[in-house]
Amino acid sequence: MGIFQRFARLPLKSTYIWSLCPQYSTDLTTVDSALIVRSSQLIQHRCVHSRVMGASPGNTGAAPPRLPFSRVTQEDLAFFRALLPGRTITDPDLLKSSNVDWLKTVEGNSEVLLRPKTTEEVSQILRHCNERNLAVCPQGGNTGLVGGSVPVFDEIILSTSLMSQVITFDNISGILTCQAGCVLENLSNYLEERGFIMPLDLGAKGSCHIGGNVSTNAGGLRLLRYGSLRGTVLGLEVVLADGRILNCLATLRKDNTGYDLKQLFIGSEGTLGVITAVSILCPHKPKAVNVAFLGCSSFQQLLETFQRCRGMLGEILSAFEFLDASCMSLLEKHLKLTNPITESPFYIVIETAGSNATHDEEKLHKFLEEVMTSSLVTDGTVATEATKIKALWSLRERVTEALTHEGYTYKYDISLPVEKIYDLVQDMRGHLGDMAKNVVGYGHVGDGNLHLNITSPSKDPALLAAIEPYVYEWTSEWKGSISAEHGLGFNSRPVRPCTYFSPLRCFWRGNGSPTGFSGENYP
Ligand SMILES: O=C(O)CC[C@@H](O)C(=O)O
Ligand SMILES: [Zn+2]
Repeated sequence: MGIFQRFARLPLKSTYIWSLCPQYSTDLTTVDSALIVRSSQLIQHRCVHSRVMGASPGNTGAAPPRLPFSRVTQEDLAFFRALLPGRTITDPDLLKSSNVDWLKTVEGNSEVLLRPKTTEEVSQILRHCNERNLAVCPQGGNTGLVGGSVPVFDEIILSTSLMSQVITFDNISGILTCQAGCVLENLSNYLEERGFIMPLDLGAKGSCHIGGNVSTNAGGLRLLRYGSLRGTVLGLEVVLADGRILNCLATLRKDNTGYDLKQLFIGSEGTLGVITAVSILCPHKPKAVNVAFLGCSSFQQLLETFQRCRGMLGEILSAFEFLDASCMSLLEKHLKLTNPITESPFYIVIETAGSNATHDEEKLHKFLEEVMTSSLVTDGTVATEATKIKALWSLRERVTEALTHEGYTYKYDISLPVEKIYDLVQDMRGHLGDMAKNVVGYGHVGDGNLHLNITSPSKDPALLAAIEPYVYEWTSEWKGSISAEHGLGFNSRPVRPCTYFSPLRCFWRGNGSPTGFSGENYP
């Protein structure tokens, strides 16, 4: 209630943002119109700038004008230098990597990179930028795949890279509170030493920041088991665009004292504020982990295997992922990875995580026996030892990397009813014919999340015109989502979600976790 009253006193200033993003406006105003407020710089970056960049558009090509923000002056720089001595970067060489996204498909022209260490510093930066009408681009590990993590024009980059402290960890409740710039893998290592794990894991773990993960509501490889960040994140600290600090850093499993404000910031991609700290519920480290890598001759058989797997492995199932034969060829060709089983049209990675090795292995072997004897699975291998587990996982985790060697990749992160996910890949292949070099499918079967990737030797407007809006219409017809876990960035620029989906669904696109346990950088 107190927090809500504070919001209610904020002046409403939604201005031009909402004319470009009417669907968000509608949603938010029904929640609390005052909350829309002066997050303008941030909101603008995400909803407008990242959709209209002129510098180097990703999937698309249009170049709308820069909006009327101020330019950074010597006085601004003096202010930043006094606040962040040695952490106000203006050297163009040092700025280069922060201006370009991981895929190297979009590039901004920021001339200032700020590296705060504390929430108070973030607050002072945003207060100053708000007063001076300077645009800001919050940035985590810059590993996002939708072109949302880098500036579009000359926005100031606010990096969370020096906000990397663990604040507290309670080894009874398993609740971790840390700064937003903690690298996911560092948190995992920290927790593993204490007998816990992070509830999320993704290929970019070595670089992505937890603040970016939360702000994009990243999904990843463990969602099937622990649910989405909407369930595991217990509290957030956020700095609003005018510099005010919103402390919702609760560490409670249960709290029904009113609206769950932190949910507004999970998945809102930096548009409403900069996440500066996160409290997250962490599961115990499983005592026994097994990974099975299996081959299937059809997607139908893969789905049948999934059903049997859920039924037979039950509570120990922690991941069910897939890749198709084209992905495997790219892994072999570009990364020199070896397929450990006989060639198949589809491959599955199944992970079990439990507390009793004998029990888990017995269950897994019964399941494997069943799917092999019923010919659902044609071949397979199982790993229980850490290095072999890692090797099997890299066949799934490194597909994105393998694709980067193919030229330009058009990426689509689609949620669909699970039985439809591979139909889209096949239909797209038929639709594009020879136009594309590769049309590949992989992803999170357990979450109904397909990563459809289409490559061509270089950027190809004719190919793009054949892919879009076909892919969106196809997805819409099956009531899917065009951003399952990666968020919306510059590469999804021409898509107005409200055209394809109801505004409400679009805004609240994640779901709470049914288990109570529940994507990177600031896109
Ligand atoms: O590159 C992609 O399209 C997907 C990346 C990531 O979400 C994954 O699941 O591997
Ligand atoms: Zn994914």
